Amino acid sequence: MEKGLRPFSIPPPKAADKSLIISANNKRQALAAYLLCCFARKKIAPDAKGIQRKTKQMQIKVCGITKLSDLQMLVENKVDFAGFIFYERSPRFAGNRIDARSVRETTGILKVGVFVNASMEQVLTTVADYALDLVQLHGDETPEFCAAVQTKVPVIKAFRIGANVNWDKDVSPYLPVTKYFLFDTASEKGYGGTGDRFNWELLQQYPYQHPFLLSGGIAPGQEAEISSLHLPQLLAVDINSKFEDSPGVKNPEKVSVFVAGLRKALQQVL
Ligand SMILES: O=C(O)c1ccccc1N[C@@H]1O[C@H](COP(=O)(O)O)[C@@H](O)[C@H]1O
Repeated sequence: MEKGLRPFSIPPPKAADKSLIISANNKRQALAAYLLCCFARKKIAPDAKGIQRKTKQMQIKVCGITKLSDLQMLVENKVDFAGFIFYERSPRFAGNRIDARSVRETTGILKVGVFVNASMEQVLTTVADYALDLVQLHGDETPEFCAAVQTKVPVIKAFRIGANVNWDKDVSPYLPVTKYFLFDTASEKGYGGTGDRFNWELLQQYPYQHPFLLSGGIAPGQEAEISSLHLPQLLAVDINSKFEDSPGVKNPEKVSVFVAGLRKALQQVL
């Protein structure tokens, strides 16, 4: 079962909650007390029809990290994933800008290595050096390559989206050989980090249960729009070049305002 996508269930009450239930006068009060405990603990809220729903939990990935202070800032902001680009042609190439040991020793965040048509050896050596938790394959990697990598480390396969998507032909072969998908924008400018946005309407036709990350030119000020997307398989948003002072150098103010703004907006959308 994927993290963040668990079906709704009421957990057994904690000891403190049980005492509340036992002291209630009748069964109806007991049930009300127990549900209140659940709402408080598990962020479950009833909608207008009284149906209980779990608060929408969208995760956040911040990509293009090349500075230890930026990585620490993400941990402080409780960002879920930090992305490091290991593609030498990128202006955000992390390989010669951030010390592997510092990344390895940083905990409290999932570390994602981004590769473009790298060899298996390069991927696996980098995973070991930086203690990466996942790899994001952002080039033209085949399903067979993803399958081989996935035997060692979970794979996020990136797809660069143009005017249309052929889900069955281009995307479905990667279902069994990846943990997540990531949808970015197809651009003449390069494989990724272009700051260009694609037509998110195309995701309304997404036919699978497989969780995905949304990326491609996501910018400050888009928190409300993102929080109101009706895309149940949307696991996380991925922000990158629009949150920088220069390539590979994040603007901490822009990142923290976005993170707080998105979380607040998500709490309002139940
Ligand atoms: O950021 C890069 O330089 C990069 C280079 C090569 C492949 C992927 C890259 N970044 C990824 O691109 C997307 C979108 O970024 P942006 O918001 O458009 O700047 C993001 O997933 C990064 O992981």
